Amino acid sequence: MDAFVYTGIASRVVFGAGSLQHLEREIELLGARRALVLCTPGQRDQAERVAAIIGDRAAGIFDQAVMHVPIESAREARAEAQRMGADCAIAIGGGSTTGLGKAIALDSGLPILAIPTTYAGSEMTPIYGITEAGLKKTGKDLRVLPRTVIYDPELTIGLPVGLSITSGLNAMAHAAEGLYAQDTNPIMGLLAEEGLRAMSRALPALKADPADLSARSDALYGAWLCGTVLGNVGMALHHKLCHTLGGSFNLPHAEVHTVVLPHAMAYNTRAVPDVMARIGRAIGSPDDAAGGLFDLAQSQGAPVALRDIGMQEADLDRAADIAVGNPYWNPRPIERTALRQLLQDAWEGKRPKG
Ligand SMILES: NC(=O)c1ccc[n+]([C@@H]2O[C@H](COP(=O)([O-])OP(=O)(O)OC[C@H]3O[C@@H](n4cnc5c(N)ncnc54)[C@H](O)[C@@H]3O)[C@@H](O)[C@H]2O)c1
Ligand SMILES: O=C(O)CCC(=O)CC(=O)O
Repeated sequence: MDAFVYTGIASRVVFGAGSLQHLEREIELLGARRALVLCTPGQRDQAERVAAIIGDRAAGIFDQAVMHVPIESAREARAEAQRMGADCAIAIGGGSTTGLGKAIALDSGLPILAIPTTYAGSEMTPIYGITEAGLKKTGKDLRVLPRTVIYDPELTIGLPVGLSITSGLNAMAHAAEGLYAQDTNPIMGLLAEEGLRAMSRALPALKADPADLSARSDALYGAWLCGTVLGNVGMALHHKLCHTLGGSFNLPHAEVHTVVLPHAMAYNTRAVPDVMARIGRAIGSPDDAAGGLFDLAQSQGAPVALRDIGMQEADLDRAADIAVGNPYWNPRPIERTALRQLLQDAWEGKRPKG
């Protein structure tokens, strides 16, 4: 075994169907007296349920979380937290709502309790992202890592099937890239493989029956493991491409991960064949991880072409230029011509071969 460094990042996880019932206990354990509840406008009903559970400890609800955390909404939420005398924030929702909580914590140090309702994995990372003047800046700071995470699969039953599948593939991307990260380690390798296994088992099951609690539990468990990998080791070409396409061309986050992932894996296959074999085995496609991920997405009705999620072919050159500028470390060197071809293939929705 190669030498490695492992730093444990601590957060408390309460997992299981119905675990929202433990919310009051968890708030108490945080030592908090007044919690501001965060959500998107569409999840206001879930936020109201949270507020009802904690009763007097609810300082109020801020329901203006939006994707990529515009600085204006972060400022508004911070002011609201201060005005209400909140000493804790509860983020119920997907990565956008958790991201808003992180923006508050970054500024104020307020502890965050996250209740994830998608599979994006943000709740397990010290990574934050804030968008100002059209530019998304990301950074790492342990202050933004949620102190407590409640994973209750019952809260994900209403997540639309399409978003469930793409969000699950967003999670799988964290695990896949974590397996070949420059700073990977055997512990994250175990979590990544198990996360991939759980998610690839869950997605067809929840597509067949979105109310299948066992499938929803598997998916949330997979999301936890994959998110932990994202929070612990560095990401590479795939995440760089997704940030470029999402940030500069405004493509939807989970969908862009879904389309790009098989192509990024194919790009890296020859550089890390053993890792691809591990990914392939975990998803039940032992000889072709890239093709297996493409088939998983396509067979569950997820988009597989950038042209189907809003990308213009005329923008592919600019996307390639942005992605080669200031690249993340990647197991295979980033070559402009090969990357441009990857983007073309992803735009057309070609099935890659690893
Ligand atoms: N910092 C990190 O570590 C990290 C990791 C992953 C993603 N992210 C960020 O998170 C954002 C994307 O998050 P996302 O993909 O979870 O999407 P999201 O949080 O924007 O949610 C998408 C939509 O689904 C709705 N929704 C969520 N859960 C639902 C449920 N159970 N039932 C019904 N509707 C529900 C939301 O209200 C929202 O309208 C991006 O900005 C991305 O950059 C950050
Ligand atoms: O918080 C962010 O916006 C950056 C991390 C992120 O989005 C991870 C991902 O690409 O899924």
